[in-house]
Amino acid sequence: MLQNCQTEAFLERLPIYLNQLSQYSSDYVSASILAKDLGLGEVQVRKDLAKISRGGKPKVGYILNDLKADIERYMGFDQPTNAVIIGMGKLGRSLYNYHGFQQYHIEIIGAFDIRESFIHVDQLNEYCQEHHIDVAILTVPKDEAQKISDIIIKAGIKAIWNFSPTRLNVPSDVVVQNENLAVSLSILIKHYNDRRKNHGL
Ligand SMILES: NC(=O)c1ccc[n+]([C@@H]2O[C@H](COP(=O)([O-])OP(=O)(O)OC[C@H]3O[C@@H](n4cnc5c(N)ncnc54)[C@H](O)[C@@H]3O)[C@@H](O)[C@H]2O)c1
Repeated sequence: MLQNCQTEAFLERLPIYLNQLSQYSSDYVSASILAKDLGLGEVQVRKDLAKISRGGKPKVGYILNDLKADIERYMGFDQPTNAVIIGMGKLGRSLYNYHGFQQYHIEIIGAFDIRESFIHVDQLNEYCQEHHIDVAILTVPKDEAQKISDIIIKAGIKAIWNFSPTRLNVPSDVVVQNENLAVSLSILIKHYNDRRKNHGL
């Protein structure tokens, strides 16, 4: 039943709600406050929260900590997620040094590369046997991506956050999220151009 509402847009809003909720110090929060503070439609926020929490009460809203726990449970943030990065170049290092993932209980615990200062990719299998690794973040050059993806899968990892500009060929039990900052920027430009046209600029 909840699977029906798992649209990407809905899933993308939940961490945003969580982030906003963590800024409040009150005991209760209403959907209308959350919507106003995030600049989102109240109906949308109300619908989203009703899908993941039964705690909303007329007039008072949600108990803040319960709502946060409901979102965390729904997204799986109540369990720690261990990740490794493979490809510690410019992008890999930036992600490794970014602490924002911890908010969602995601910890990047291993840094792999072919260069000496990092753990060598040949040791990934052994590393995964010693540590429970859920996710691999792939930031190697395009030509290396499929080969490294095969190594990741052989090591037993079933989720890949792929930044390399290539579609990975993976078995059906492996989930891949392709990330492309240029796509986000191009969407911004589309909105910007639409707004300019609407204002006759
Ligand atoms: N999706 C995005 O928005 C986005 C943004 C920037 C970069 N990228 C992509 O991310 C990747 C990395 O970009 P970058 O700028 O950090 O490049 P980079 O050259 O700085 O880093 C690549 C790293 O991968 C390592 N590497 C190469 N072959 C490897 C292998 N077989 N095993 C392990 N490590 C290996 C290199 O030693 C290097 O440290 C590229 O594919 C790039 O196109 C994507």
